[in-house]
Amino acid sequence: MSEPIRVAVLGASGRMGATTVRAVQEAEGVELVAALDAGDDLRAVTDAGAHVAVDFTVPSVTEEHVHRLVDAGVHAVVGTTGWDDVSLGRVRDHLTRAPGVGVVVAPNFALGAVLSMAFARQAARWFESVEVVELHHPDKVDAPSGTARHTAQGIARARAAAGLGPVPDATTQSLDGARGADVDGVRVHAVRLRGLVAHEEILLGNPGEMLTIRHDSFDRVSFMPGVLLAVRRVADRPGLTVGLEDLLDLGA
Ligand SMILES: NC(=O)c1ccc[n+]([C@@H]2O[C@H](COP(=O)([O-])OP(=O)(O)OC[C@H]3O[C@@H](n4cnc5c(N)ncnc54)[C@H](O)[C@@H]3O)[C@@H](O)[C@H]2O)c1
Ligand SMILES: O=C(O)C1=N[C@H](C(=O)O)CCC1
Repeated sequence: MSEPIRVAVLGASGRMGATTVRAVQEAEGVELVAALDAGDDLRAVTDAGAHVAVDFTVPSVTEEHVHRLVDAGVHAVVGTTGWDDVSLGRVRDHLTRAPGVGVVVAPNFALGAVLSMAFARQAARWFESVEVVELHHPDKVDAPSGTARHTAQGIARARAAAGLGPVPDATTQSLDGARGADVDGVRVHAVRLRGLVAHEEILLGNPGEMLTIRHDSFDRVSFMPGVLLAVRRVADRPGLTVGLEDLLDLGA
């Protein structure tokens, strides 16, 4: 039998980090060797001999964590949001100087959410209108959600590839923000409501019809199969992988 994958969790006291610690402790073929939170020295990851570090921290520190892990030859699985093309580009570039090291950055590890995004990309070229609504717990620090950004970017790519123009919209806002944020030409709306965990609706409209694609994470355990999949596969994927689509054979 092969040795278990040695896993460190960063942000281990947080909502996602604590759920990940439990999932790793309960899963086969993986072993929790370090659990760090704010104020802990990242060197504990290498001291513990971790092969993979999972980062569920905050947008302001996650990129620095990834660069330090890459320097140490530790694979990274990152769920923390706040990434953009520039920060992802820096990691991609860094990885060219660290052959064999893999980094997976995924805005959403829930299998249903990843499928929703794939379905939205598939549907996008057939609809004139599209908008994204993300709904989360009110303790979330960022908006729009990383998932909503990723969803909108995928839809925008699919629309452009199909030669679709801008979505129809004759509205002039009388109050800033009334029409949500513009992500590559796709409107994204953020709801924050006590009682929610993580939810998303993609609304696609044509004359006389609407298609709604909706995903609900009612519990953070929903993210764990995806996190464990990435932990098990990251070492076989040197370089940067963005999103879980490739790991589920869903295409970008
Ligand atoms: N990819 C996904 O599937 C997914 C799912 C849920 C949440 N998220 C994202 O994960 C992140 C964390 O979400 P959360 O709800 O667990 O937040 P949280 O606030 O509950 O947890 C964040 C934790 O990070 C810790 N932290 C802060 N700075 C740190 C540092 N320098 N080193 C180590 N730990 C540090 C905090 O003390 C806290 O315990 C957010 O960006 C969120 O959007 C992603
Ligand atoms: O609870 C959060 O915070 C979540 N963040 C991710 C995002 O911003 O997309 C994933 C869903 C939960």
